[in-house]
Amino acid sequence: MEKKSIRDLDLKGKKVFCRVDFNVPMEEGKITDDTRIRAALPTIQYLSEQGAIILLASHLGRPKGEVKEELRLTPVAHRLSELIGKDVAKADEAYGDAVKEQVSKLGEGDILLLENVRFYPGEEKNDPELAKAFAELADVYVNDAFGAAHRAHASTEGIAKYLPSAAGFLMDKELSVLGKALSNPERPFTAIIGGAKVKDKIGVIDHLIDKVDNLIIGGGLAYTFVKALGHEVGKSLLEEDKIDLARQFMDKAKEKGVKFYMPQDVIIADDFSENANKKVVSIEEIPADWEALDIGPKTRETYHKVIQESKLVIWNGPMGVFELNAFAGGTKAVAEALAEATDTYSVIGGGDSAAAVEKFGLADRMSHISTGGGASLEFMEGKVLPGVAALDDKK
Ligand SMILES: Nc1ncnc2c1ncn2[C@@H]1O[C@H](COP(=O)(O)OP(=O)(O)OP(=O)(O)O)[C@@H](O)[C@H]1O
Ligand SMILES: O=C(O)[C@H](O)COP(=O)(O)O
Repeated sequence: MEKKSIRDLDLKGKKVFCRVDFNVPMEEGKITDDTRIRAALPTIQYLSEQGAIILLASHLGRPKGEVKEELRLTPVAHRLSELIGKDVAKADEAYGDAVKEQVSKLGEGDILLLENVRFYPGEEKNDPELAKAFAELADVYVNDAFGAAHRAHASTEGIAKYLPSAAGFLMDKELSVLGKALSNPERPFTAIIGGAKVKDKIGVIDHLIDKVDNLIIGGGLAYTFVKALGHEVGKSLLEEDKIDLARQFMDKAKEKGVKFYMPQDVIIADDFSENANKKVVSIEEIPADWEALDIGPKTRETYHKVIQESKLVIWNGPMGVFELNAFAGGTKAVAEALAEATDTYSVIGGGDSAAAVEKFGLADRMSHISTGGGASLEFMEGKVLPGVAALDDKK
């Protein structure tokens, strides 16, 4: 069911509690990537233009229900103010009388950033009392925090029970891009699944195998598939208890007529380090005391070709240990293939793949980079996102 959008709301003079995902990476009090703040700007700008009184709420990090000075949202308020070109007031709490007092002084179009909602134990417990306390601050609830939509927390789910609610523009865009890809994909449709563990990707592989034309496997999880084919993997990542499942996925792909691609050659190393000795070998030849840390040149070529021939590609998870330059080549090759494939709609499923694309300076060559890591993964698994389900339906 389609959800109400902020366009469906009368916002003039209304106090809007707008949940955003400002969970940005920080080092020593400095924001190192403001993508998520930029991504929320269209909603905040619209609310402001419509004459709403804007209360922004977000989590930052995992303070586990306690005040952690280094996780206050003050640097985020400063950055937002620079980006939006107007003052952004900051509250030291996220609800209560002092906040109400601050809110009462705001005019139409003004913005107040509330304190980190995870400073309160009730947030992650989805405590109805906390949800009510948030709701008391406002007339309307807008959720633009796609990145946190897989969490049923007081500010992402609970509050929607007490206020009229709608999705913000970022939420809408994420849901429509990912939703269209899964329900009505342009073909050939290719999924590229990498990352560390099969365990984390079972749901997404299982769900996508029913929908795609090509399934490409890479990253640490590929070696459980290599083992399932009967080859030795040396010291590469291996989940013994998932070998059968890997075999079942390969069988299912065959039954469904899905073309299944896995590494043919790999880069192996004698140590998990930048300066390790490296070799390119075929997957039948991984020695006992070496580990495979990236896909090899032949594999890159094959993946490049499949990407070029696809109309839609969804990518989640790196092809190798991209944090080390020595093993970033496979992930970079996939990112470059997507950048070159101008007729291909490329969807990057957040998290590490988004970080990799950013690192290679190719972010603006992708069609859509999701702001959600866990959220986009759960969406691609076909799961209901509680932060979305809680919003009012479009009539
Ligand atoms: N061959 C490999 N051996 C060991 N580690 C690997 C290998 N390939 C990739 N990795 C590691 O996998 C990690 C990323 O996988 P992970 O499953 O945590 O994230 P992800 O797939 O991007 O998911 P999310 O989107 O939730 O961040 C990276 O840190 C990368 O170094
Ligand atoms: O960074 C994310 O993926 C979201 O902000 C959710 O954060 P969480 O995993 O701490 O709930």
